[in-house]
Amino acid sequence: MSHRVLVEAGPAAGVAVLKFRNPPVNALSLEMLMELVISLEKLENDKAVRGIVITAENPGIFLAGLDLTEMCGRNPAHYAKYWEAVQELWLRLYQSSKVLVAAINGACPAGGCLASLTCDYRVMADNPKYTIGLNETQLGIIAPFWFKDTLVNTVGHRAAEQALQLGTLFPPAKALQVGIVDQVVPEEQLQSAALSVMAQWLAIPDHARQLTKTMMRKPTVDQLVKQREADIQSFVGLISQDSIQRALQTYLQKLRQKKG
Ligand SMILES: CCCCCCCCCCCC/C=C/CC(=O)SCCNC(=O)CCNC(=O)[C@H](O)C(C)(C)COP(=O)(O)OP(=O)(O)OC[C@H]1O[C@@H](n2cnc3c(N)ncnc32)[C@H](O)[C@@H]1OP(=O)(O)O
Repeated sequence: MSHRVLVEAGPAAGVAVLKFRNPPVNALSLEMLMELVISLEKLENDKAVRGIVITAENPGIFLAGLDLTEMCGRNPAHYAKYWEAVQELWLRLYQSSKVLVAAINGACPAGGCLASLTCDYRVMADNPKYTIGLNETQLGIIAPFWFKDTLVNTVGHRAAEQALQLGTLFPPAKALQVGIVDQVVPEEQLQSAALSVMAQWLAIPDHARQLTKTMMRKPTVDQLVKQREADIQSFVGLISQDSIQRALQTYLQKLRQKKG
């Protein structure tokens, strides 16, 4: 039984809705990553499900990205286990045979943005408080190559390079302009817009669409698959560095002090 991920039958036949519910900010903790992988595996094996709308249960924060507390003050074995789970979620999402539509109903930084980029289509609520992007450099860390590749595949090399170097978090209109999302709609129309896009995608025969998706994505997937262990070791080495730990601690403190 999953606590942090809710899966519901959608209003349309063949569509499931997967909702993040990991308060306070839907950070991707190790437990949440594992629950997501299990939920996605079940959906992947369910022949009645052809498409999945991915959204947050509570509007405001879609996903706050990776859980910073999993990457601070832990031991190398923990970092390795955590990173393997991050890889596993990306591989499941990016290779899913289902149509994935992200209904972005809140803040969508870093790992949250990455999760939405694995979807086939992104609809974002038109709320100026919501931003999306790979903001890793702002934390003093760098997006791994497969985060970068996922962004490049979506927006092209030049836009990705600029967004990655600056760690830009785009508000909805800018996100649409740069192509990081496909559609921006009034907040109250987000779910219906996501379902309407889903219907268009489901009008295509599954096997033809699935083979095309694999053809487009396999080269990117293969890059990680062939060096998964090396990528884990590289993450563990970098994240364990004192300078990186200090940068992450400072960022976490800034988040905590924001309230005070
Ligand atoms: C020079 C060489 C460098 C080499 C470096 C190599 C490094 C190795 C590679 C590493 C790659 C790692 C990749 C990481 C990708 C990520 O996803 S990192 C996470 C990025 N996420 C963010 O930046 C989001 C941060 N959060 C926010 O901006 C805001 O919290 C919010 C907009 C999501 C929500 O705002 P609000 O509603 O105002 O809530 P807050 O008061 O800010 O937060 C409440 C509570 O939650 C805690 N929190 C927020 N985000 C996270 C998070 N991602 N992880 C863990 N915890 C989080 C926040 O601290 C508050 O906690 P307290 O209640 O104060 O305890």
